[in-house]
Amino acid sequence: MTAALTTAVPDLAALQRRAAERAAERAGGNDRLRGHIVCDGLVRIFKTEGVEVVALQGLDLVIDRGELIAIVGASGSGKSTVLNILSGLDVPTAGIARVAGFDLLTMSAKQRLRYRRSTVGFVWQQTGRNLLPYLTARENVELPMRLARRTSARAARKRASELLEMAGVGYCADRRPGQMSGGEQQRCAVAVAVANDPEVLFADEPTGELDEATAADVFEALRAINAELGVTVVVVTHDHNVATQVRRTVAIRDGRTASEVRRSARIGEDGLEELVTEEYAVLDRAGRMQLPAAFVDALALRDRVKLNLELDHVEVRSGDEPQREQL
Ligand SMILES: Nc1ncnc2c1ncn2[C@@H]1O[C@H](COP(=O)(O)OP(=O)(O)OP(=O)(O)O)[C@@H](O)[C@H]1O
Repeated sequence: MTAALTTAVPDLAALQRRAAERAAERAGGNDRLRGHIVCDGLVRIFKTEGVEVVALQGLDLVIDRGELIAIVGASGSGKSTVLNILSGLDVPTAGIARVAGFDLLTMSAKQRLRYRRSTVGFVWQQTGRNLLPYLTARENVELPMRLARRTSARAARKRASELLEMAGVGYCADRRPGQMSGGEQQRCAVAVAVANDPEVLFADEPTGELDEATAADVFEALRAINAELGVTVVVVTHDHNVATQVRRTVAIRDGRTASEVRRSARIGEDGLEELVTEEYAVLDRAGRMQLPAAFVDALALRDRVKLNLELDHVEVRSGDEPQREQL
């Protein structure tokens, strides 16, 4: 009897598997969660001295393999929190966070280390954090390969030269960081970050300390690396201008995905290729979306709004409009 009862109780792994299946069902099936990077209903609550700060309140994000995407948001919107979670530095409070098949909520310390060493690469805002000052650009790119001991010294040297060329700074191979401009250092940092062939490259404000023209060069390097190596690239920044540098920009507001800007090329009436930029609000699986702050302000919307379903769109009106006369 006791034995029968014991076997009837599912073990922890089975419970976790079931919870994940249920979460996938709720999220609209496994298909929706098939991206290379998936955040679904991601929550991160910080507790300090009895005060709770909800940094992420149900963030949804799906990024396909090989995409180059920017995540933008004002200070305090939750960008660093997302990046810390995705890069394996921090663990979310609830929800789903998966990168390249790794479940960032449940992975062991050993898996976390492996994930950080071999699956992801980083470019930080501070150039000093990316490069060692006493090594040349080529030696900086060779170093991670030598530490990983997966390639011969000769192969590492060859790959370092190729990656620097790809990032547009082949001419800096024999220079130390002090002999390069800020933009050149960041392009070199991109080459260092992909030295060990990671699946995903995270860049935290990589152009934060650069002027616009130099920042464009760094994005050029990120695009080249993305196209040549097929690595998924996620850039996190407060600068909305990056929308012109990438195909997809996701905006975060108050710890949630608020809107998305997509750029695509089409042939215009004059027969020339033109870039089209379209902005979308993000609708979560419960049907929630955020109205852009500018729209809310323009119509002084607050507390409640009236929704009308039209043939091909939904109308949103102020809920404070004078009541129509009752018939
Ligand atoms: N370790 C922490 N303890 C307590 N609160 C935190 C912690 N880290 C972040 N927060 C809070 O969570 C919210 C989101 O912070 P986060 O750093 O992710 O925003 P951000 O968009 O990266 O801002 P910034 O661009 O200024 O770095 C903020 O209200 C912040 O104060």
